[in-house]
Amino acid sequence: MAAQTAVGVRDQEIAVEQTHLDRVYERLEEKIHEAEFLMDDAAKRGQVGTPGALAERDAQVFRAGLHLNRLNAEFEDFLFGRIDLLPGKDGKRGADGAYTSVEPADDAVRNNTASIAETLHIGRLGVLDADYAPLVIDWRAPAAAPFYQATPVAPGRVVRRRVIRSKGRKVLGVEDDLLRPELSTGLPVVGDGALMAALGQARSHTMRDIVASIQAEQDLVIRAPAASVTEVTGGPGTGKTAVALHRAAYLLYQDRRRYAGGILVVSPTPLLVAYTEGVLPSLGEEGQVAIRAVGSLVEGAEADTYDDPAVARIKGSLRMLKVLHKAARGALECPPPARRYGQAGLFDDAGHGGAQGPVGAPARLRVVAFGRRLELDEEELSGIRHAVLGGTAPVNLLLPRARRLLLDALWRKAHRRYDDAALEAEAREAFDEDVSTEPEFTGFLRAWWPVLTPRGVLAALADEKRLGRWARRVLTPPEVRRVARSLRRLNPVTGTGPLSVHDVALLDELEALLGPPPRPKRADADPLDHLTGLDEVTTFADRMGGGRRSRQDRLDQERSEYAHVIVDEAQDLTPMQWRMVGRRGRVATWTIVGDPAQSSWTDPDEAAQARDEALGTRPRRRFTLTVNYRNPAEIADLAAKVLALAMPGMESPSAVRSTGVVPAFAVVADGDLGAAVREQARRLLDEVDGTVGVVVAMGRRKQARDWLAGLGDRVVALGSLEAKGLEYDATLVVSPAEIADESPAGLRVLYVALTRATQRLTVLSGERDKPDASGVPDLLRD
Ligand SMILES: Nc1ncnc2c1ncn2[C@@H]1O[C@H](COP(=O)(O)OP(=O)(O)OP(=O)(O)O)[C@@H](O)[C@H]1O
Repeated sequence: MAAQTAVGVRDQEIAVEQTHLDRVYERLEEKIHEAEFLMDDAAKRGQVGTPGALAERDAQVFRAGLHLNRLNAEFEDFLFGRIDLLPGKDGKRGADGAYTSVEPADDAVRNNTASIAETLHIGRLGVLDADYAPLVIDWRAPAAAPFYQATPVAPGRVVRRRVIRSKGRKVLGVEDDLLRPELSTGLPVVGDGALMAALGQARSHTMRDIVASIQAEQDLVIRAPAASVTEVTGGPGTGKTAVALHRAAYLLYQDRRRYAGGILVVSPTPLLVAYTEGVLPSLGEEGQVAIRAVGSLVEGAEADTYDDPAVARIKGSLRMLKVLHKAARGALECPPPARRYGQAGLFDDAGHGGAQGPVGAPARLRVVAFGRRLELDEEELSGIRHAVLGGTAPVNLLLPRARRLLLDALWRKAHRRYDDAALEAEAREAFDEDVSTEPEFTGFLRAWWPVLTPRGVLAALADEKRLGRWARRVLTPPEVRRVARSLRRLNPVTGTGPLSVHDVALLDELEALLGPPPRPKRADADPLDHLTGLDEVTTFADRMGGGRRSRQDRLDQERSEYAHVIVDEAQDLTPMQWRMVGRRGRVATWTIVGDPAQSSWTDPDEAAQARDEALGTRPRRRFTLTVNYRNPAEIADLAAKVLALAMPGMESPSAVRSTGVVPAFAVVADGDLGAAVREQARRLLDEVDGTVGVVVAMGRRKQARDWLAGLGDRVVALGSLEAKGLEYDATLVVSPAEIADESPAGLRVLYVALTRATQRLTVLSGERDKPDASGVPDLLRD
């Protein structure tokens, strides 16, 4: 009987919300028609072909199109929340008609009885009815804040918080939290709360937004003022990534003009980029936000290979700064074959014309001027090179200085004496003009001071002897050997080839040390750009023509600096990577989220120093997230054992739920690891509806993919470093000992692996794990 009543109430409440959603859709349709009309009208005006009319048309199309685009994009799951509120303390209402006070009026509650003064619906975008009354409030608006911030301990004006689930135009369900259960208000309450409902859902290969169930401590971070640096720490599963992405959407809502400068989200891996990429579009934001893997921050570089930990450690360290500084200068003197001028690679002749130049570093310069042969020998040239390279200016930008000092030296050799200064100046001018246009001189200069490219110089480090010279007293000989070997993947002449994630920060540093190559003249510029001066409008036209991607591509290409930089998994950035990211946010505000306990970097002090340099003296606000929303308590407890070994004394976040299912342990029978992995993965696939992640040591990635072949796309194989930030319904962790032994930070990497599952975890031990009779490996025993 009671159950029937509950179902009856649920249906009735669903019907109430359906009525509201129907009104919202009617209004949305009106708005879409309005936007379409505007687009149509603007297109007609465009038939008048003057530049002024074009600019006017584009501006209109832009505004209407933006509107239409967003409305269409937001049509799914548009409305998701509702709060029922007591009247506000001072009775004041804001522009949207909602009470502004967080606190209830003094007389709102009498004898534990209160009446609801206001009901607000919350959605992905704000919608006003024809009388400008809010039908839906944008989740980022101040009036929506109580939806997220109210808790049973501090409910403010909120009596009931409701999360509405809908598909298309149909309301499917509601979940309520009663925040003032002591009050009798007559409000019906349905379900066990939205958070638990959301956490129990099966996971797919893409992250969902959490807009309907953001928790109070998370909301504080999302809405924190953007001034300076916001630092967020929290253990696995506390919502750091989710919060960072919602914060990007919030900042854009708060100050769109300011963040038109772009928001950069730096993510540790391409896998995490792919996993999180859908969240911002689902929140109605995408154009201004670029999510990039740390190995793809440099244009043209798409690194997803990893150096072995010993090499990564060297390449990530600030010691590389000195080495690269020397390399950027020393590369000018590289012997053949690398120095074949005129080929892309170490040298680039962009902007200089002439496909073929001399081969090798010319040892002398000979020119004829004023009827005399003038010559500079190797020693003189070396002195000049030294003088040019004296400061810290980028090498490619020193070319004019090199030209000038060469001419000075030749002029001195010409031994012309003039009593009259004006005459001398005139003669010198004629001399410079003569010499610097002589083919011998221009050809020499191209070969002697070629334009260097970052890739070319990086490839030059693959020569062990040369690197040894550039790294003298900075790297040990074994370190030199390791780094040189790791770079043999690159073509020694062109520098092309696969880059490791850590190579990319070196490339970026080299780009700064070398400076930009001279720009080729733009032949393809659209003259209309200059006529209208409306960059954003043209961009919109591009997007309409080329689909969504082209807007994003342009944004990526053009931006090397951003208005806000968000760093996810910040604990993993190496010092060299901090420098690279820092260059992209020199005038930015920052949000940095991370967890030291999950760091795979071995020298946190050096990384902290580089991070402080990137952030400068900007003031910082710190937040800590304390609740683990991903792992059930049973899994979190097991992971805590590894945390105690990896970082004694560090606290784990408390798990918000428990499933009663303890982690399973298995051992490899008959020494056939592949068969065991396959069997355990299959078992997990039967046990959960969603995804299964199989985490292996980095060295076993390829093998693991082969073992899992044919099991379908719900299961994926991951190297331990690739598991960062991701989550699965079930996880199989293969040989904890192997993962832990792979690098000096291996225990923390294992901690990451053990905290990926939302429902089930199986640990498979090999011999090296020394499992006990129940299969529990050495590392995970009490
Ligand atoms: N308020 C919330 N409502 C619903 N789900 C939430 C909430 N907060 C976090 N989650 C979910 O918890 C999981 C973990 O979130 P997220 O990946 O952002 O955590 P994290 O702190 O970045 O974890 P890690 O450090 O392990 O990478 C995700 O599935 C996320 O959707």
